[in-house]
Amino acid sequence: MTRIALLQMDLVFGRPEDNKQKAGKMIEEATAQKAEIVVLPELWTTGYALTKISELADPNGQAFQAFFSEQAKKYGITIVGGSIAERSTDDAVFNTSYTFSHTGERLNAYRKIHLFQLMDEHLYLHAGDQVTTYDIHNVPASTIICYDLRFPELTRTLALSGVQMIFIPAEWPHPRLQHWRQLQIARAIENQLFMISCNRVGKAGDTEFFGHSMVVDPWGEVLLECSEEEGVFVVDIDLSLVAEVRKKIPVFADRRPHLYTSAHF
Ligand SMILES: O=C(O)CCC(=O)C(=O)O
Repeated sequence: MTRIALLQMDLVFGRPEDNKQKAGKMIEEATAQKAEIVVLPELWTTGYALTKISELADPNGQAFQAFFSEQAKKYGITIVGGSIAERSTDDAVFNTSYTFSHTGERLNAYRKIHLFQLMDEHLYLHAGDQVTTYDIHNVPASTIICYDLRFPELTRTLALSGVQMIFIPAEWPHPRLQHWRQLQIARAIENQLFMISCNRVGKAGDTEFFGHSMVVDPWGEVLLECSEEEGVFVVDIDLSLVAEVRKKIPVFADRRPHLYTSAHF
């Protein structure tokens, strides 16, 4: 069994230091509950403070990578660090997710590839152009961010590369709770892997974030669905279920990819 903790935070808008202090306390709480992997929400250091995101963004993600590394090493845990605003050397701002191993080494850096126009991301942020995978204790994993969940091609590509856990930091608001739930369950069933999400709670202006962070297993069972409250939520997952489900219903062996092309119409 692997114990996962979802740090379902409320955020202080545009205040990275305040949010960092809170995240530190929540990581400590997750560790006290013997979590091995902790997951944070999307843009948890700033929230969607897009009009001042350039000045708030972390230059090369350095300060927050140092924080993740130090916390991961201190507690001997893997940190899927949600995402932060990262300012690159040529002043482009990306929505970037870092993962650090229990020894404090960086395992992954992923820049959100699909920008969400409904929340003006495309006006302030740059899209990443690389899909990434990494191993957590020899288990292949990947991270996608929020709106990326709406693109089944992406999760399928990750599953075909062997990924068994997909982490989804998010700031997914009302009124799209059913989209959030159903998409994760469908992606888990069709790809026969674990979908592990962490959404924020609280309000930013008129936008209300509902939490409901989830862990869905490869059979589509919802192992954990959080409330709409802030908190540290813990669940154990059995990774051997991936092979078990794939043996029972061998969808990957049964695929007919040569037929899945528009050339046939
Ligand atoms: O797709 C959605 O409904 C929400 C996406 C979103 O809020 C985001 O990508 O930040």
